[in-house]
Amino acid sequence: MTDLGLLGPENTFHDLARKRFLPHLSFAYFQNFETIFKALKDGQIKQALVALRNSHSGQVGNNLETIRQRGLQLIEEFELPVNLCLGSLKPNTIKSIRKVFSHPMAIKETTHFFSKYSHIKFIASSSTAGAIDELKNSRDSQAAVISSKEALESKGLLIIAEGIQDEKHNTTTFGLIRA
Ligand SMILES: O=C(O)C(=O)C[C@]1(C(=O)O)C=C[C@@H](O)C=C1
Repeated sequence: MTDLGLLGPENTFHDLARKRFLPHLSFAYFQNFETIFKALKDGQIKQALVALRNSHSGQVGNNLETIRQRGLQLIEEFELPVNLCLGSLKPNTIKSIRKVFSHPMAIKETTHFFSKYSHIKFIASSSTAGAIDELKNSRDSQAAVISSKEALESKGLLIIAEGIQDEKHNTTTFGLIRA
């Protein structure tokens, strides 16, 4: 049985937390929190790593509530610095960007940064790293993603801006849970 389930693909912030705090565990990526909770219930994974709260934007979805309601055990918590970057496939500046793909929490964590750029439209993605695949599929040269520097670099994107989170010391707390 796989040790750990977490939100993928590679280089989501869940994955960066896994690499930093739980590098010894075997793991499987999932597309959303609901499929992670289901895999835990069905015994496909021994444990799961799920985001609980962000220092700037508060609770992540209903994860804390789901853990409580389903009687899951919260074994340990890990706090990860979340440094958000803006990247695109083609050369762009913040002013030439028309559309931004990212996870809703990352969009929330950069609200103030983008408040000066009211022309930008936001599209919710399954994760910050998954947003890169959505950007590629869109073939939109004036679109960008909010993602980790690791994800942008590994997928060969151009970095437009770094550290765009509203709170300088932005952190997300992840919970290690078990059924
Ligand atoms: O999209 C990701 O990379 C995630 O790991 C998800 C997530 C979240 O669930 O809040 C994790 C940390 C960041 O604060 C933004 C998004």
